[in-house]
Amino acid sequence: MRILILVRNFLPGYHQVIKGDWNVAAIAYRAYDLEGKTIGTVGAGRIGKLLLQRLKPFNCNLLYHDRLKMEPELEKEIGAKFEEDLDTMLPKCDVVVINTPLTEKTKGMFDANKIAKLKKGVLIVNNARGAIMDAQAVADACASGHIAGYSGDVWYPQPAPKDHVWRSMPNHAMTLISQAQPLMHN
Ligand SMILES: NC(=O)c1ccc[n+]([C@@H]2O[C@H](COP(=O)([O-])OP(=O)(O)OC[C@H]3O[C@@H](n4cnc5c(N)ncnc54)[C@H](O)[C@@H]3O)[C@@H](O)[C@H]2O)c1
Repeated sequence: MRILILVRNFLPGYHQVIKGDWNVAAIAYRAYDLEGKTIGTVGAGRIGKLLLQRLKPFNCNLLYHDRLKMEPELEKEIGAKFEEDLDTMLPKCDVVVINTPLTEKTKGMFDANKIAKLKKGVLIVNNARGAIMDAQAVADACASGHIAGYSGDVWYPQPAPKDHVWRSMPNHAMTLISQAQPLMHN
């Protein structure tokens, strides 16, 4: 959902509707198809694997970086390519999804140096933990356009203070933590 919201430039279109505007060109120049895009997950455990499985019908190039390579049979079924070196995977990705736990190694992992390795115009989705990112470096990269969109439901700290830099950075689609109920009520 978060990848599609960013890729299709959904929120600016929604905000135009609320404001009574109608400027299709202002939305369309940043709206793309997911098909053919390269999507890399950093971490391919339970959630990373489910993500890759759900992305398969979109005909994307799927990459994953993890400490562990999947069994060849599962890798083939999912249709994702293993990238042993994170810094080699990052410049290839149009979309990067963070699916690692917060550890001493991943805390602040996406700092200005790591972000500089990303493709210009990359979209980032992080539903793992806010502290994996250097919050100011993400905001700076959104402001410069290096990151074209950032979405997630995890912040550091939580609850996010009113002046958290992610609240006001351009091209974000952040929400509060989203907890879904198992079934819809009738
Ligand atoms: N936003 C939410 O409400 C929410 C809900 C569930 C989970 N999460 C977060 O998502 C994370 C992932 O969840 P999961 O169920 O897939 O966990 P998981 O343990 O099944 O998978 C984590 C994967 O990350 C890999 N990994 C760990 N450290 C790494 C590193 N330094 N570099 C590369 N790969 C590394 C592991 O090998 C593993 O495959 C959780 O740790 C949690 O923080 C958030």
